[in-house]
Amino acid sequence: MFSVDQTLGYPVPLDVNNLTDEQTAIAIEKLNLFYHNTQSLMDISMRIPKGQVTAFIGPSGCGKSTLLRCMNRMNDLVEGCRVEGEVKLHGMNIYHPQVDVPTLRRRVGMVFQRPNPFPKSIYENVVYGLRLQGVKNSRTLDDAVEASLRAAALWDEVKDRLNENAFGLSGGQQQRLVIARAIAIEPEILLLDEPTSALDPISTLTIEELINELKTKYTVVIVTHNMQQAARVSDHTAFIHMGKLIEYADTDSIFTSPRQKQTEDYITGRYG
Ligand SMILES: Nc1ncnc2c1ncn2[C@@H]1O[C@H](COP(=O)(O)OP(=O)(O)OP(=O)(O)O)[C@@H](O)[C@H]1O
Repeated sequence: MFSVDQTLGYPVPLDVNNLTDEQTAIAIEKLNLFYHNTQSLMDISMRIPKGQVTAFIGPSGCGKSTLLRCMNRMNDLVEGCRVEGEVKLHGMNIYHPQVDVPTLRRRVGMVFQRPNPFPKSIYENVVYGLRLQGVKNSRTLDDAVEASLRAAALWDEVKDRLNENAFGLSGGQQQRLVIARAIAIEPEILLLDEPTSALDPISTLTIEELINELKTKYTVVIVTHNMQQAARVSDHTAFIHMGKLIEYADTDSIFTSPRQKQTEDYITGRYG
């Protein structure tokens, strides 16, 4: 959350509106997105800081998920979707025609609202991406399973039942399994699209604690409907309204001293 101010010598929040290239995981430049003739994202420019948690908040239908899905080209799957502008991953425009999309999605993993384990064992869910990459060595796979399940805070609960079907897990466990599956292939960035909206409060808390751990290794971007969740888990928050980025700053500033009236109205519950 903090960088050390060289002159003052104590930590200050990173200024997301003035990130250096070194501090940036993803740079979005003049992004416009259309579903057929309807424009859903308007001239969005922002930088996502490396190794931190960034939350997108805003009223239903404002474009949060659409913006998230631009970061690993998930919108390519939507018929009639057209993107203008650039999304750069470490300087490379991911919308360049020569970009290999499966490779991009290995670098930028995604977890969806509803847990979506495959109808396979817990073990096979975690190693799925590694097997696709051709990894065969059983020791390597075993190690990856343990490391990923530990990182997803699930190992202790499932270590004695790795060969059981993933559908036998609770919803919260399934969501952590899906996170383990995503991190097994060591992405640089994890996109979480309302990862707790289908979960009970205890599972939600577990996932929130997990997000806090994940940022020590990954850049995390999370879409959430829940403002308390954004306040709890994120270092930086972007408020989006009707396809526009209205305000983007460190989370404390957004929630305690928003600069824009629209942000203030939203976080104080006056609309949305
Ligand atoms: N596949 C699609 N085809 C056409 N329009 C779409 C599609 N997906 C989203 N939209 C439109 O784009 C706009 C933004 O939707 P998006 O799902 O990104 O919003 P959101 O802020 O994530 O909403 P919510 O919080 O309700 O999930 C909406 O007007 C929506 O109707």
